[in-house]
Formats: sequence, structure tokens, C-alpha cells
Amino acid sequence: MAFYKIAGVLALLWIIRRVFKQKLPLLSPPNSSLLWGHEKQAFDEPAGSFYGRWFDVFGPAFKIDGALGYGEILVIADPGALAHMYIKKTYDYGHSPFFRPLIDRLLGKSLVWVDGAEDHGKMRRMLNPFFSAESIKHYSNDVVESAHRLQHKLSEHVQTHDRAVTINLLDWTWRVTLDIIGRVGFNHDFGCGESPEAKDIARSWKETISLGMDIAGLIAPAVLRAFPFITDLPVKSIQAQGEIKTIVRKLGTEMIAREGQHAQGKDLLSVLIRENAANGNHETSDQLLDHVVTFVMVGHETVAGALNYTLWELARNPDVQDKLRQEILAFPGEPTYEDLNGPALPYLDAVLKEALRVHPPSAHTEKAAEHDDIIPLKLPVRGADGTWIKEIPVKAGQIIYVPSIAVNRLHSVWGDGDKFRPDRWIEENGLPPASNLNLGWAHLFSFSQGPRNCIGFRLAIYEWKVIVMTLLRNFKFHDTGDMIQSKFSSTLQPRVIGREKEGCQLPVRVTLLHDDA
Ligand code: HEM
Repeated sequence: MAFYKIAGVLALLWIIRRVFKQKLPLLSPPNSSLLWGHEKQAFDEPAGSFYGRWFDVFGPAFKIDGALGYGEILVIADPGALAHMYIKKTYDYGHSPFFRPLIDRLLGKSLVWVDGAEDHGKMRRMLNPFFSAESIKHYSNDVVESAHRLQHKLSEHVQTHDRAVTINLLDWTWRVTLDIIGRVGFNHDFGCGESPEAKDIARSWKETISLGMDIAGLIAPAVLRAFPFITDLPVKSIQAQGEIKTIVRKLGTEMIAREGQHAQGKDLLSVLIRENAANGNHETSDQLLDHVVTFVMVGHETVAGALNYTLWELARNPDVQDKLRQEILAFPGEPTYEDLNGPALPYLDAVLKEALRVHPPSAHTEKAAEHDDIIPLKLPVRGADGTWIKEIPVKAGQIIYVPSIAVNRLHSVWGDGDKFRPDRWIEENGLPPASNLNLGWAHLFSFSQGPRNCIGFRLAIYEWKVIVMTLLRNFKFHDTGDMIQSKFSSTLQPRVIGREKEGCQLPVRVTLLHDDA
């Protein structure tokens, strides 16, 4: 009986929403389904491709119908609108109310979760020093050592497989990035992915992302968005997120006990423990553990994702790989932090920017307007009534999708935006005019922009450069010919077309560089 009552209430809400849904003055793609709106079409295509296609048709702002009668969702790529939402009025466009409980379930109530100028600003100021250039220089040896550990492990693997082996990149890159955040952040050794807790984290994460690639990855967010009062769905893809938090919290409790309440170090854990004590907590607070979960997870998974797609693109583009290796081999010794951030290795920098442009790990974000507002557009779009629109009025609660991957590839701005072509970053006039681009790192949206941009971007860039240099000095990566489709499941995730059942993977063949000499 209770089931029928709940179903009745949900059906009523659905009808009310459909009748009274807000009308944004924008154009919308055809073929909205009664059940899925446009969301299944977007979900069925590779990440960002549906949005990119319709940005081509309508310009960088249009609307779609949400699934389950949710109503209209604004989809935005316009640089003026994004500057307004992310830089000028950051805290008026917070995480969507459906997204926040998911962040809590996966990562806890730390910096990714916190909203509001005061609370977010305070937490960010406390954490900022750990992510400064000075701080990264201080722990740069740990990054270099972790990269060498991966190199030795991969070398052994290749040698024991007749010196040429196909690997799933997803099985390798997380080892080094987890090692790095463990060492620099928490004074903890994950043993290059071999420790039991490292294996537990990897297994649970793999399960979470794999579940999010299939239909549950469409249904679960759609139900939670349409009916946010349902906070707990018995859906495997959502329950699995809670498991990661449990695993890392247990590890965090052990790390904190080992470090003691009077930690003096410069590592992130010591900073967090001191802050916890300064707030009058003598016990390990929930928030302290949530910080550990957040930084262990976002601190390694995103960089691993960036490395996966980079090495895959290098395998598919041997000319780019050769050119990059030439630059790397010509560089004497181990580069310092300054070398990696200066003009010494321009092609390495170009490949990084292009990899993060075409395959941003954080490929999609979702915001909600806190108040009624007017969003200005830099590039006017044609409205539903045929007139040109230079601003979009939104009501409080309006959900806004920012598909970062489509923003970074916008064809009207980049021309061949889907193509991986690092040379564009070093050619004269290779880039679009800055006025048509965003204001984040390298004018891209990969690390977001404004006060809530990625706090770890300097560390991420440094790690990526050290690891790519180390690997290209020792290995050659070759294309396997597999066709890949990427989807957004917490972050950008690849699968082989036709072998979807095998889960997330990105295969490349690896040989030892010195065998080629
Ligand atoms: C290539 C690697 C990385 C990429 C592409 C990336 C991307 C991003 C993006 C797009 C956001 C904004 C998300 C949103 O608006 O919803 C973000 C936020 C964040 N990132 Fe990263 N990230 C990377 C690496 C890292 C690393 C290494 C760390 C820490 C060790 C980190 C920690 C965070 C945190 C804590 C936030 C929330 C910041 C705030 O809201 O103030 N990220 N990241």
C-alpha cells in the first residue's frame, strides 16, 4: 500500500512539474522523450558529444528537458556566462541540491562539498598553503621517487612478458598517483599500489565507476534530481560510493593515530590535525576524516585519468610521441620544479594542455542558481522566439549543466576542437583569441575557474610532467586499434566498444625504449 501511495505522490509531482515548468527563452533539441527528456540521448553518446553537437547548432547556450519530468535544464558553454557564474557570483551558483549528498556519500563534507562564501573561504584558506608552489618544491623528491617506482614496476612487467605487452592503463597510473598523495599528503606509503588498503581503494573505485557507465548511471542521478527528498536509493552504483568512504576513513583513523595529536610536519595531514585541535577537537572529528577521504580520492584519481588519456593519445599519435621524447631526452638530468614551469620543455607543456583540453577528467559539472538572476552572454544566441538573446533570466533553483569537455572543444571557437593536436599550443596564431576563451588555467575549463577552481592544480601539473617524462624516457606506447568510448562516471572513463562488459579500460601496447635503440 505504502508503495502505491509513494508512486502516487511521485506521479503527482511529475505532472505538476511538467505543467508548471519554467520556460527558459532558449532553443532546445528535438525528440524530447516523455520519460527521459533529452538526458538519455546525452547519456547514450560519448561524454560531451550530445552537448557539443547542439552547441554547434544553437550557439553556446540552450536548454534540455530533464529526465522524469524534471523540467528545463540550462546548458552553458558561453565564456561570459561562465565568468559570471564561477568568478563574479561564485557562491550564488553552488552545487546542485541533488549533487551535494552524492559528494558527501563519496568524499564526505570537505572542500569539494562545502558551500557558501564564509565556510568555503575559511576551509580554502586553511588548505591553500599546502598546495602552494613553495610547498610542492618541498615535496618534489617524493613525486620523482614515486614516478621511478612505477617505472621499475612497469619495466619488470614488460620484461616478464617477452618485452612487449598490452596493458590496461587504468591498472597502472593510479598506483603512482595514489603513492604520491599518500607520501606528500599523509606520510603514508601505498607501496606503488601493492598495499592491501591501496588494492581495496582501487577495487572499490573500479566497481563504482563501472556501475556508473551503464543505465544505473542515468537512472540514479535522474531520480535523485527529480525527487531530492529521496536521499538513499538502493541502487548499487550509489551504495558502492559509500564503500570507498568507509575504506578510506578507516585508513585515515590509523594514519591520524600514528601521526598523533601534536603533528608538527608540513604535510597535509599535520596541517589538518593542527586545525582540528585548534577548533577544540580532542578526538578525531568526522570532518578531519572527510578531509582525508577527499584528498586521497580527488588527489589521485583525477591525475591518473589525465595520464591515461595522455598516454593513449601518444600511442595513437606516434609522431607526437617521438617529438615529445626527443625534447625530453635532450633535457639533461632531472628537471626541477622551476624547469617544469618555465620555458625549458615547451612541447611537454603543449601536450599537457592539449590532453587536458580534449580529455578533462572532471568532464561535467552541475550547478544550481541560489537566487533569481540574469546570466549575461558574451556570444549572443538565437532565442526560442527567433530574436537574439544577450542574457538569460533564471529563477532560484534553476539547474545548469556545464559540460566542461564540450566547453573545452567548442567547435565555433577551436575549429577542430575534437582533434588532439598539441602543436596548436606552440604555433603562431595556433590558439583562438583569448577573448573567446575562459579565464581558468591555460584558458581552459579543465581545472574550473574562480574561487572554487581546483586547489590541487599545481600539484597535478607537476606530477603529470614528472611521470610523463619518466615513462617516455623508458617506454614506447603503441596503439592497439581498439575503439574507445568515454563516459562521465564520477570522472571521465573509457571503455572498449564491443567489450563494454569487461568494464573501464584503456589498452595500449608497451615496449622498452632501449629495445628499439
Ligand atoms: C589533472 C588533475 C585534476 C583535474 C583535471 C582537476 C579538476 C578539478 C575541477 C574541474 C574542479 C572543480 C569542480 C567543480 O566545480 O565541481 C576541482 C576541484 C577540486 N580539486 Fe581538482 N583536479 C585535479 C587534481 C586535483 C588534485 C591533485 C587535488 C588535490 C590533491 C585536487 C583537489 C581538488 C579539490 C579539493 C577541489 C575542490 C575545490 C573547491 O571547491 O574549493 N584536484 N578539480
